[in-house]
Amino acid sequence: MRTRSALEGGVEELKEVTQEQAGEIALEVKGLKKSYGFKPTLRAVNLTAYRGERLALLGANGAGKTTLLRLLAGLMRPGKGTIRIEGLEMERDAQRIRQLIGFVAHQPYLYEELTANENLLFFGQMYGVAQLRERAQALLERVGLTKRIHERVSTLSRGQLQRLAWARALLHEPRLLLLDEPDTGLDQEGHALVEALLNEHRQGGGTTLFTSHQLEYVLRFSDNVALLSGGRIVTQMPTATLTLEKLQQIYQEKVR
Ligand SMILES: Nc1ncnc2c1ncn2[C@@H]1O[C@H](COP(=O)(O)OP(=O)(O)OP(=O)(O)O)[C@@H](O)[C@H]1O
Repeated sequence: MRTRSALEGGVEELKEVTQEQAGEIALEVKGLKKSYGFKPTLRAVNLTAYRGERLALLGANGAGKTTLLRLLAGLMRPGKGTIRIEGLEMERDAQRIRQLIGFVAHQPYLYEELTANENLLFFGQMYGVAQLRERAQALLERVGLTKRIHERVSTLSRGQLQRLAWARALLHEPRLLLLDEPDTGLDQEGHALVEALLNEHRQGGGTTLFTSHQLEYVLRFSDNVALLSGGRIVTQMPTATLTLEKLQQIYQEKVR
């Protein structure tokens, strides 16, 4: 797997991308802007992630991390800028891009009145998943919800909802996983499960972009770290070059 740094206004310039390297780009964001009303949240976000990379997105509360993930998931339209995922442009290919993305967000995006299994069958049909019943069953087992298969979503605990949200996000074998604070709300076993699921996704060549406020978690699970502040990615660096103290220091200097 190849990782690289793209420091903006920092230590290293983003290298010119050659034709050959461009094929490895999973995610490319250029000049992305998003405002809510007159309030600009994202001013000019530039971000690149390579296939197989686990990219952590850090930023203070309200910096715009969730907004960025929602734009990448095609759930909102940007004011300006381009998003390319696996070579497809969001503006032209939103439908196909959605097939490539699995999103685990703060909200589980599940139907409360349907059972866990019915939810997976519903979303699986939308994505055209082959051998859907078997796939849904296997995933529910994988996330530890075998005993809850026929229970309504409204009766599930927060952690169980999150496990089901993972199953929904993985159902169509996405190439890019977008995870909004995947380290919250899970018990020890849930954490181990998420770690295993992330490893499987990565071993299959899948890319992951995740947000977190836990710097130790970021150091453990990412290949690159990007800091969002003032509506821009102010730093992007390889995790291998960081210690906890160094990351804390950079965070305090850059994030405000
Ligand atoms: N639907 C919305 N309407 C208006 N303002 C919004 C909306 N969603 C987000 N915002 C504002 O945009 C800014 C960025 O919010 P966002 O949720 O993207 O931040 P975040 O970095 O994910 O924060 P946190 O770390 O607290 O989860 C905040 O000031 C927020 O109030």
